[in-house]
Amino acid sequence: MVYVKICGLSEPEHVTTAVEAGADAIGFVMTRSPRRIAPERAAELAALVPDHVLTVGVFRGEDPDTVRAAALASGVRAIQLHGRHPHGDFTALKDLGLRLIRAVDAEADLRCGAYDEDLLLVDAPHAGSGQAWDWAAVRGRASGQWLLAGGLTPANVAEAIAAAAPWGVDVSSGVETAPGVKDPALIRAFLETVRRAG
Ligand SMILES: O=C(O)c1ccccc1N[C@@H]1O[C@H](COP(=O)(O)O)[C@@H](O)[C@H]1O
Repeated sequence: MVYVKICGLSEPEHVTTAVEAGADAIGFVMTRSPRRIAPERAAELAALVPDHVLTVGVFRGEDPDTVRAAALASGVRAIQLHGRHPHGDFTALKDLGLRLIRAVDAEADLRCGAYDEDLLLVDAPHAGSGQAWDWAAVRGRASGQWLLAGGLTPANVAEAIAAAAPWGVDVSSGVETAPGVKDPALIRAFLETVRRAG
């Protein structure tokens, strides 16, 4: 079954919708973005999430100490690092015992685990922009437990899965009506489509 992460949640209703619709992971953006929430807000939302669903803190370009402080304050169980972080940044966060997600574009090293991460996320060049890209270009190049992201929607996610054959998928803009405004119907539609496709 294709693993599904729903990202950029900021309202309890949307967290509950994603959990009830069968999401495997839920992301809270704690970096510059229209979806940014404070670690304290992420902690309130994470408390609504059952143990079988992974809570993920999303960061871009912050140094490991800043990421560490926000991750600990929010209580998330995984850290997603965007930007060209050196291997040492992942090593520096290992002792937290949280799952590490390396988020890259298609030009990076696409072997999951190459930087000691637990999951690899292959995204568009501008993460969180909602822009689709040539998903088929990474078919067979990305390896291990890797998520496809970038411009996915309920309408195109089946095509994207067929094109790239990912281990999982990740969506933010595609389940929104405006940047940062999630739509419960779109969250449900995305999950139903992935479950049918995979
Ligand atoms: O969602 C954001 O605003 C964001 C900001 C900074 C880094 C990552 C961000 N989101 C990640 O982008 C992809 C989904 O993008 P899309 O909107 O569905 O095209 C996903 O990995 C989010 O975690």
